[in-house]
Amino acid sequence: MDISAVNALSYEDFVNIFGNVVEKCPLITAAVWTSRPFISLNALEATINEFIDALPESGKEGILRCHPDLAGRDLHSGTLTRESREEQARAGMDALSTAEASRVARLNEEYKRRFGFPFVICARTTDKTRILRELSERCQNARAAEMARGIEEVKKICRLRLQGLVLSDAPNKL
Ligand SMILES: NC(=O)N[C@H]1NC(=O)NC1=O
Repeated sequence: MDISAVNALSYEDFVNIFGNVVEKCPLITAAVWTSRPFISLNALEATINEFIDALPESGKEGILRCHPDLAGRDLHSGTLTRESREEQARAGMDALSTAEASRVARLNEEYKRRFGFPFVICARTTDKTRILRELSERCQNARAAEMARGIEEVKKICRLRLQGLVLSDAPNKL
């Protein structure tokens, strides 16, 4: 799919295809459709990022709260979104040892208790060892720093999801 095909989409199709580039936040996709035509994939990404940046803190917290825990309840019950399942599997979150799994569960809970939103990291650009280390280190950060960091990770996840949809040659994307 090239950018002119993206620009030609009805809002229904646009939301169907791109609705989960920010996890469980199709409202963002539906909102940025207004800004067509996009001159490039980067322009579409920039528009999404600007929308996120313009949200009040409560909106940014809401985005973070739409993310499932890494190796959490949704992974175990098979209720992750397709994108999230693939990302978590790539980082080895579906194949933790018992000790690793209980460490991640404990740290996820500690993080959420401290900040009121989940630990978010772009799983595709890291690995299990780094996730475990960052989860532990980032629990020590100030809340504002973690809000900002979490949103940066959301944007990285979004970029890779967009690239997967627009740049892949998969035939059933339109
Ligand atoms: N909590 C969290 O980071 N979740 C995720 N990260 C990612 O790359 N995909 C996710 O679902």
